Amino acid sequence: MVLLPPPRGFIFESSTFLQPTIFKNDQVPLRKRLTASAATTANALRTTAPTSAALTTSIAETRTTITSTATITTSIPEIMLILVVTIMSTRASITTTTPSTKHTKRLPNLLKKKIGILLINTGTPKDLKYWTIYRYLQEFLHDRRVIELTRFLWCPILHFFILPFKPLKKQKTYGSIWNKVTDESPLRTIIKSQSKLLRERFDRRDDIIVDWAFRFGGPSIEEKVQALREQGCDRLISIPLFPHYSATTMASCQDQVFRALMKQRDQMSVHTITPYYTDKTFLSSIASSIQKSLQEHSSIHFDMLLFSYHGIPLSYEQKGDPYGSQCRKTTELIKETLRLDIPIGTCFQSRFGYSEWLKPYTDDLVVQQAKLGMKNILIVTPGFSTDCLETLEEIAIELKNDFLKHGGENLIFVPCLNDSREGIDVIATVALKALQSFT
Ligand SMILES: C=CC1=C(C)c2cc3[nH]c(cc4nc(cc5[nH]c(cc1n2)c(C)c5CCC(=O)O)C(CCC(=O)O)=C4C)c(C)c3C=C
Ligand SMILES: [Fe+2]
Repeated sequence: MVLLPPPRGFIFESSTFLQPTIFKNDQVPLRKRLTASAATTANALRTTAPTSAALTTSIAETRTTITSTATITTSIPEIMLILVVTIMSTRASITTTTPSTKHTKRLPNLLKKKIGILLINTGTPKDLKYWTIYRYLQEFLHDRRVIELTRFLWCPILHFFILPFKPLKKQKTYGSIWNKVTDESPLRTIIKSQSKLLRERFDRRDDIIVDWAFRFGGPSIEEKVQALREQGCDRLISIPLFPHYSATTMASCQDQVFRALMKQRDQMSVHTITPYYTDKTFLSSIASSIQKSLQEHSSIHFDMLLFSYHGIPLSYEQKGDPYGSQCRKTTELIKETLRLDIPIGTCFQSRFGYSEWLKPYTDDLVVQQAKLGMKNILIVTPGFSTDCLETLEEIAIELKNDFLKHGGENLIFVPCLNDSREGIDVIATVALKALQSFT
């Protein structure tokens, strides 16, 4: 037995609207007969799985009632109007019944009421083919959160001057860090492991499902949100794996989560995280990763500890993106925890294009220090939860080569927290905080 709400067909409301014309001669029987046949239609809709045939018969009855009575009292255009309204209400009723009937199939799952935790990162190409990298970059660089330039200017630049050439360069750089065992980019290998290990932290909670998605390049946020829904999750915790807020990262991921929710009739409740750069677990985990590297390279006397964060265009900060300030604050907080007696600096890497980005630029600063005679630098990237092209290639390979070329001796890179115990501690802390909002 399918219980449907009484149909709110336009015909019933419109009879009031048309009343002054239709009942101008006090034609009460018409109102009565209309109400009676409307009730028949409503009945047909309320009973089990109303068929189109049942509906058509009852609607036809309503229509006949209207026409036969209305011809006496109303003009031809009015009759036409009533007919159109009746047909529209019939269609509306039929279309609304179809998804409801389908929906009942999913009800048993929904009743389990699970919580989905979705780990999200920016994304990475699936393989090293030219067109795969092309499409990945195309999707990335079409996001208005990432590139704010007017489309009129940006699209020709992107399609004529960037996309044809960039994939060739990226084939080489991704190739140099590619995980040959699993044949994938490190970002993909690590997020899979982060997701698995986080699930293990919740091994006593069979109401929690952990999964992961990429903003660009797939698996998409939309498919993963939908999959969680179909597994019975009525609540969603979205965790973009960035300690700091930037519209270019956090908001871009959350936008995509909300786009997925826009397609749900029975929408999941969603918790979106707050930036966790001031969280104690995060700060102490980064601090201990630095201490660990210092111990591993105890034979080196480091002249400087550099905190390098992914950059954003300066204009984004000027328009209100808090990312730069949050990064500078992170350095201060970790500095307080570490209490080292070597100079500590903040800089920004991975700039793209010719506009001004947050300064100082990591590559300029490191080369400048090498030229000034600095020999040993320890470099950490706390804005990245996971090692990727930007850390493994840009810092640990390219920047190191530049430093050595200009007279430096050791540029030691502190790995990201990744799927280490401390890394999962951080993600689990963020997830637990979010879980509290659902209890
Ligand atoms: C062009 C503008 C970009 C802004 C602004 C930006 C901000 C930003 N990005 C990350 C983290 C990552 N970025 C990654 C790749 C990547 N980023 C951009 C561009 C911008 N990012 C591009 C074009 C790419 C593609 C690859 C490349 O050209 O380098 C990645 C994934 C790297 C991988 O291994 O695949 C991450 C992670 C942050 C934190 C950030 C600002 C807060
Ligand atoms: Fe980026």
